[in-house]
Amino acid sequence: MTETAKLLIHGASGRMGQALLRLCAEGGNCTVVGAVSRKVGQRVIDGVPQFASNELAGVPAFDAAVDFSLAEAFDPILALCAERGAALVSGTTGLSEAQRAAIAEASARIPVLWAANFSLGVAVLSELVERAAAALPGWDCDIVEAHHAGKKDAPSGTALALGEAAGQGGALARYASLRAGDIVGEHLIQFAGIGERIELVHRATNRDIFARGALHAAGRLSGRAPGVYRLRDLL
Ligand SMILES: NC(=O)C1=CN([C@@H]2O[C@H](COP(=O)(O)OP(=O)(O)OC[C@H]3O[C@@H](n4cnc5c(N)ncnc54)[C@H](OP(=O)(O)O)[C@@H]3O)[C@@H](O)[C@H]2O)C=CC1
Ligand SMILES: O=C(O)C1=N[C@H](C(=O)O)C[C@H](O)C1
Repeated sequence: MTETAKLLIHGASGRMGQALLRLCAEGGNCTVVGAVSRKVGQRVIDGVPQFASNELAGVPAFDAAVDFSLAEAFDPILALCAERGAALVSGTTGLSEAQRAAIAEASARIPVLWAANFSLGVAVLSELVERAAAALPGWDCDIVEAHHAGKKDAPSGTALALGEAAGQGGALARYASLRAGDIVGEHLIQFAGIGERIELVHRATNRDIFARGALHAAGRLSGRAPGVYRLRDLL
């Protein structure tokens, strides 16, 4: 039997945390040794030891933390991973410049992967956006994203990453955000010229696509040399 990575789920009571815990419980290639959320409550899956975010010092040994929380919760989990020599896979969006710099600093000691979006579809979309931008100089580039009403940051991390991809192709993207109902996550990139336009769209209908990508990455990142990794390095 192959040994699976020991994971710490950070942001466990949230929408993504619950998807991660359920997929592991359903037989994913992972062992969850702890679930952290701000308050220890009812929503974490049975059988997984729970920890409040002010009890991080007490969590058991782990190979990788999988973090889907909020920007204000990010610094302690990065510090814990650096202290324990564990890998960090994070999908938390809305991080500040200082937090991005802290990731780079920690990567001298631990392997770190941060990605705005863990779905395969968005990875492909990003390449299409860069190619379209390069092929359509002078066209307007607009990114419209829609998410559930509970999402705090705007524009979404994915929209900003797609904007960077457009920038690599020479376009300067503009952004618009919608927050409504229970939309999982939609991104439309429009390139508009004179008399014609192109629209590229990704619609996520289930959070499991992000959770599966993050769990796969955590398994592949555990035990690697320190450094900053990209999703494509681990596919
Ligand atoms: N990269 C990707 O592919 C994806 C990224 N995301 C990102 O993941 C993050 C989480 O999304 P989602 O699950 O919907 O969010 P939720 O609001 O549903 O969950 C947030 C989690 O973080 C915890 N938390 C909040 N504040 C703190 C704090 N100050 N200290 C410690 N823990 C805290 C919450 O605990 P409590 O319940 O106790 O408050 C909860 O467990 C967001 O940044 C989102 O943009 C989401 C989907 C995909
Ligand atoms: O908060 C969400 O839900 C999501 N956040 C990520 C983002 O900000 O891009 C990824 C996905 O769109 C869902």
